Amino acid sequence: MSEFVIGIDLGTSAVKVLLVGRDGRIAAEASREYPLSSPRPGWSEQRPEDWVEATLAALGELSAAPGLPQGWTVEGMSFSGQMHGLVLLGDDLKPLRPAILWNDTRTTAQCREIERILGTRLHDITRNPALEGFTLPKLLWVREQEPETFAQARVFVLPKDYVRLRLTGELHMDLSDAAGTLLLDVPNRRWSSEVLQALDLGAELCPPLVESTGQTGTLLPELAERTGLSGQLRVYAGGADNACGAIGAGILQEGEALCSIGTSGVLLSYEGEQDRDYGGRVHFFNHGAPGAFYSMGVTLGAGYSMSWFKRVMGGADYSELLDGAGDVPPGSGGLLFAPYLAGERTPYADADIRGSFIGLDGSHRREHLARAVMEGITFSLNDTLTIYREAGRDIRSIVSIGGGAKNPDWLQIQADLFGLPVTALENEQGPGLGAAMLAAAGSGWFPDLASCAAAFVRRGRTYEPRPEAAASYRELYPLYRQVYEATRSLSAGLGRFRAGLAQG
Ligand SMILES: Nc1ncnc2c1ncn2[C@@H]1O[C@H](COP(=O)(O)OP(=O)(O)O)[C@@H](O)[C@H]1O
Ligand SMILES: O=C(CO)[C@@H](O)[C@H](O)COP(=O)(O)O
Repeated sequence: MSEFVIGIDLGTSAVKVLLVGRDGRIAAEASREYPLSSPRPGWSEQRPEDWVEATLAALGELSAAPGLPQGWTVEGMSFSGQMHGLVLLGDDLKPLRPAILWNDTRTTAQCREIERILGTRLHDITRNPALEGFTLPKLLWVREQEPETFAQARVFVLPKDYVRLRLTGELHMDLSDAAGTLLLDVPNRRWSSEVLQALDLGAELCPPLVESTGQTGTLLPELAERTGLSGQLRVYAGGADNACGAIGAGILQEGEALCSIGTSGVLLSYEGEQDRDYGGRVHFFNHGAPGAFYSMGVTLGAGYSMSWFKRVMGGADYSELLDGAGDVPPGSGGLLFAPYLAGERTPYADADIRGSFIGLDGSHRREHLARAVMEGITFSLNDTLTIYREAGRDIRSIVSIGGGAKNPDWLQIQADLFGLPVTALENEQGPGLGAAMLAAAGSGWFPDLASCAAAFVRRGRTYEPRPEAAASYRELYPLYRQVYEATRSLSAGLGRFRAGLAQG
């Protein structure tokens, strides 16, 4: 009998589902895209119903995949989800408005209000600063700007929790995702009554908390029939996409770090101790591995900048777009790119800063620009590595996943620029594999996630830093660091001219 688990990765642009065997091999996969709407500059919304329909369609395709063995069964299913998005539900547990996503930056005023009211207690309790992307400021925005909607709100959930609710009929949120709401007492792993009371929010707005490997019901019979999956299919809570990315890359002990380039980019470090303090300069969240934590810095426009570059260059595929960029020496012929196309989070927490190419020369060709985009995104991730180094954190190697790991030249740039060995995964599946691992551990296939990782995660080639290139990047990085301050007031001055832009 062939047994599988399913990992569902509810991303920003698409949902991807994986059918994974006991040996960690992918037997089938399917995905469905959904739209993102930006009714005003800086706003970013999606329809929760689109996630549900896309997930069901992808699951239907998965179960009908050709070549699956006779008598195959699914032991469990779990989720990875884009973080922070506010899904506000009424009494009937239906969404009251479109979800406000992680990359929506409308809530600067609410962040300042949270800081004013909570002061240093915010960091003491939640271990994080008030940032536009997090969920709490979005809740306050709806209360202020759409009071009739807020008055009908019974509870809020995060994107993957809503899909799970619709698949099982059960309401839950896992700790790793709850950590990104700014309402969780992160070290003590419970909703913070102090934060809720200070902001005059009712505790009933927060759903019941569970571990990422906790069972959260079974697939509803009518959906089992619709998707071709068995009824009684056990569903496990799942985790935040970055926690699942870490699990899927085997980042499960001290000293291990991850570079993940999706729409956003993340540099993440496993944290075994709850007390490690970076003074709020990086995020500090609960891991999907019970009792553990991770810290990370976020580049808002990582893969997003690369997709933008591909679009403006006429939509060639990535291999064509980046062809020849590996032959351009570090520094891209005197060209710097700052990837602040959607504002920035780490290290600047600035929703208004915008991107730039600095140093354009008449001799630059497409491959110089392409390399500068890869370098600029990597410089921004290096800002987080610099915070770790300044805090005395000893990071010795990095596992790289996501779009940035699909291109060997980009992997070499990462190794040279970080000055560390960078390892790619064989047949990398991103956070979806982490979600499948949560289902595998939840189902009892393995005693813990580390033993599951030993069976599922296959590390591939390691790129070593080349001394000469690394020396060039050490010289270039202080120049990149100047770009933010040098373009800040320019970005602010240009702000009102962006107001009428149709959003990409
Ligand atoms: N072959 C490639 N080379 C370079 N960048 C790529 C490649 N493929 C995808 N990308 C970039 O990586 C990102 C892919 O991220 P993905 O993990 O699919 O996104 P998300 O989960 O955020 O929706 C895209 O934004 C794209 O710009
Ligand atoms: O906001 C964050 C993390 O704090 C993002 O990482 C989101 O969780 C969405 O990620 P991707 O769509 O880039 O995977």
